[in-house]
Amino acid sequence: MLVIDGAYGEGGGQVLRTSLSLSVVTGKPFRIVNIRANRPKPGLQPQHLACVKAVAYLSEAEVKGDELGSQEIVFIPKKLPERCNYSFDIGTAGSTLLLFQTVVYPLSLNKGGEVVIKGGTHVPFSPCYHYVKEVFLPMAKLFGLEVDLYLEAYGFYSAGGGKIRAFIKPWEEFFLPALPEYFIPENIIIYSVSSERLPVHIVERQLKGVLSELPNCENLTVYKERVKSRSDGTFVFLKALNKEKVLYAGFTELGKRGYPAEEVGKKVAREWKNFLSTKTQFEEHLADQILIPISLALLKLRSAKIFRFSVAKVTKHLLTQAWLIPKFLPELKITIEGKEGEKGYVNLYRE
Ligand SMILES: Nc1ncnc2c1ncn2[C@@H]1O[C@H](COP(=O)(O)OP(=O)(O)OP(=O)(O)O)[C@@H](O)[C@H]1O
Repeated sequence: MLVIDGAYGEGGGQVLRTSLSLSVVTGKPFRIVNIRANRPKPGLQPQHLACVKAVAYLSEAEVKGDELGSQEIVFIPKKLPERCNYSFDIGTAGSTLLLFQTVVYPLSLNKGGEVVIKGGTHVPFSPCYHYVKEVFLPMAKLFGLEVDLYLEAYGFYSAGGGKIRAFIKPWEEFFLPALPEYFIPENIIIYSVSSERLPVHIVERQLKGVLSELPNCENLTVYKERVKSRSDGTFVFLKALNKEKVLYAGFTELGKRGYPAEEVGKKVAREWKNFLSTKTQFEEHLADQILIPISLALLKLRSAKIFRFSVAKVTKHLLTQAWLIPKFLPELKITIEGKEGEKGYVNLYRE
């Protein structure tokens, strides 16, 4: 049985989630030790336990150690997902999007399905709904993965109460697209959103902050929205599409008490400008998340043997994924050129 060290690299929930997904996809059982060893509260927290239970449910897996706080589990998948409809409730503001990214590969590589997930939709340390809908999924579609994703309720920290619905299509065709050399923007969309519970001026001030950092920016569209939610919450999301309409990039900043709304907006705009200055293809968060769809496409598409992309910043999350994915998919080799924290290149090879 594969033994995975959950303390490797970033040492967070990602090692567990990627292992769960790829275990069902490949039918390989695994044991993971030191789960989230590098986090202040190690072991399974509600979001991670919900991922274990969800993937166990869809693969009728035998699981040992699936309890809150557990730092070790054994996971033995028994079946491929058979049902068409699934509903999961994290029970806290834990990220619905991270749970979605865990179940999407086992489901898409079989019959697809409709999945409803309740929990957080715009919460710290995770991709928010807008990022997954507007950046991750359009990018994943380039490799053949197709999902229609909808937001039915916003869920902010700490009460959660959010809901997403995904229609996952069976992933039958695999592609490895030719990508433009680096990101030259065609247009930008900015979302400034806050809970209705907060004063009206927040969305305006967030927007003012973004725009102050982007003078003379052309092809810019702005959406302002105040939304129903159980907890106070605000965010700015900037999405960019490149000239050839192939690459997407996204930047999110969540507001919180004591963090001036203008600064929330400025932070997003600065991240976007930093990304552009690197002259790369993918921003840092996309790189670690898109590595699974690229790996699966490269394995299935027998005509290609290599795929390479550039990334604005080599992160621990990316290094961790590059180490972990080939453990489940040993035909693949993934190498990273560049130092952590700097611009780099990712090479995937199929042997
Ligand atoms: N602002 C952001 N935009 C898009 N994706 C993000 C953003 N922040 C974090 N992510 C992604 O969220 C994922 C978080 O993985 P991590 O292992 O830290 O998960 P976790 O389960 O939340 O961890 P933890 O163990 O810290 O509780 C990574 O894929 C990372 O790229």
